[in-house]
Order: sequence, then structure tokens, then C-alpha cells
Amino acid sequence: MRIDVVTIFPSYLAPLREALLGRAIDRGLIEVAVHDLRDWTHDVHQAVDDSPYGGGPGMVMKPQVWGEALDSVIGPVIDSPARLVVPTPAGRPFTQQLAHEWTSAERLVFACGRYEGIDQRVVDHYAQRMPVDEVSIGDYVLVGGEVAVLVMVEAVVRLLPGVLGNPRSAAEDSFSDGLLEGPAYTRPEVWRDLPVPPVLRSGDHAAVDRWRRDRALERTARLRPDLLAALPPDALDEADRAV
Ligand SMILES: N#Cc1c(-c2ccc3ccn(Cc4ccccn4)c3c2)n[nH]c1N
Repeated sequence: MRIDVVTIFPSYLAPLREALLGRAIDRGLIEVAVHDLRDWTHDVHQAVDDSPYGGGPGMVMKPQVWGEALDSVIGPVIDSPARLVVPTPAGRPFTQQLAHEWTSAERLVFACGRYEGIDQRVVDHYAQRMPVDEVSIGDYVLVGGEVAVLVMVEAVVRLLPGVLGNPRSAAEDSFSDGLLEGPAYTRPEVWRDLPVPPVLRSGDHAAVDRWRRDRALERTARLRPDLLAALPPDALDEADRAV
């Protein structure tokens, strides 16, 4: 998978080259290129924003600059294997399911807006020619799209084959079965008078699996009842319903 990010703050994306993601790049599992939007300006001030039509606070990012940048980065859009992703507080929720869907994309191109966002005609123009996703990472307002791109790239890349040391980690993610993960424990056996639940040291794998499922159901019911309500009817067995 190739990932391109267009931004006016390229250094914000430096974490993409650290740790797990950095190792995925080094191992050739992904390619990452970060582009400075201002490289496509032609005025001495390198202007990327202007006042909003219709008035209102803040500034809006200019369509001309974005058009030149994305044409250059995406290349010929006919039969382009790329998806254009535009983070915005007004987008569809970014979810684990969407992260999984994007793992099949050959290319992801992220357009990081700032100010009050990017002129809508940029999305409208490219949406006529390729898949465009306007997505939000949560119901709060950030200052720009860069942090959202870091979140989404990490969520997608960790799902790619070979990136995680243990493939079971991705398969047993929170949300992979529609539930939140239950609690995790490691040594020591007792810490500040708090013991590890004995079942986890029993060696009885069936009992451990049941205990973990029960804790996941309890946690999901307490913190995210909406996830329980969204489960398909056959997702919970009789033992689950007894929790
Ligand atoms: N994903 C996501 C986001 C964003 C986000 C993403 C991109 C931009 C580009 C500019 N701004 C500031 C801004 C403030 C007010 C109204 C419009 N835009 C962004 C915010 N905020 N919260 C999320 N979950």
C-alpha cells in the first residue's frame, strides 16, 4: 500500500516514520510520502487560504492550490487505484470496519485541511472521478486534519499482513467481534495487594475464554451499550445472555 499525505505542516506527520509504522516502511510493507501543499502555490506569500463566501469566521482553503497538488500526487485519475480521504468534523465516522475496508486499497491519499476546511468543490471535483471519503475520527473539533490522518493510518496499517508480530492481535481486536476487549493482566501475580484473577492462572483454556468473554460483555454493556444493541441477533449465545 502507498500512502500520500498533503498538508501545510509536513512535520506533523513525522510519527508515521516511527516504531511500528516506521518498521513497516523499512520492510517495504508500505510506502509513505508527505507533501507540502505550499509547493503548489505560485505567489510570494504562498497563500493557501482565503475569506469564506457568504461571510463567517475563519478562512477556507483555496481550491486551486489543492487541485494542483492532488492532480500531481494522484496522477491520472482515470482507473486510479487511489482512494482520496478528507478528514473533517463533518464526515462519516471512521470505524474499525472502515479501516478494514481500506486495507484493500492500493493507494490512500489524505488531504489534510486547516482553517475552517477545504473549499467543498475540491471534494466534489474528485468525487466525480474516484472514491472520496469524508471522514471524522470523533465528535470533537480539532484544528486540522493531520492528527486524524495519524490515527487513521495507524488503524489501517496495523491490519496489513505482516505488520503486527502476532496476526491474532488484529483478529482479536476490540470491535472485531463487536465487543470491547476485556481486562488484561501480566506479572506479578499480586500487585499492591491486587491479585490476578485466578482463572487466568488455571490453565483451563475453556474457562479462560469464557471468563474473558464475560468480562468483554460486561464492559461493553457498561461503557458502550450501543455496540451491544448493534450486534446481529445470533451474535450472543445462551451463556452470553446470562452475563
Ligand atoms: N477527522 C477529523 C476531525 C476534525 C478536523 C479535520 C480536518 C480539519 C480541517 C480543518 N479543521 C478545523 C475545523 C474547525 C471547525 C470546522 C471545520 N474545520 C479540521 C478539523 N475535527 N474533529 C475531527 N474528528
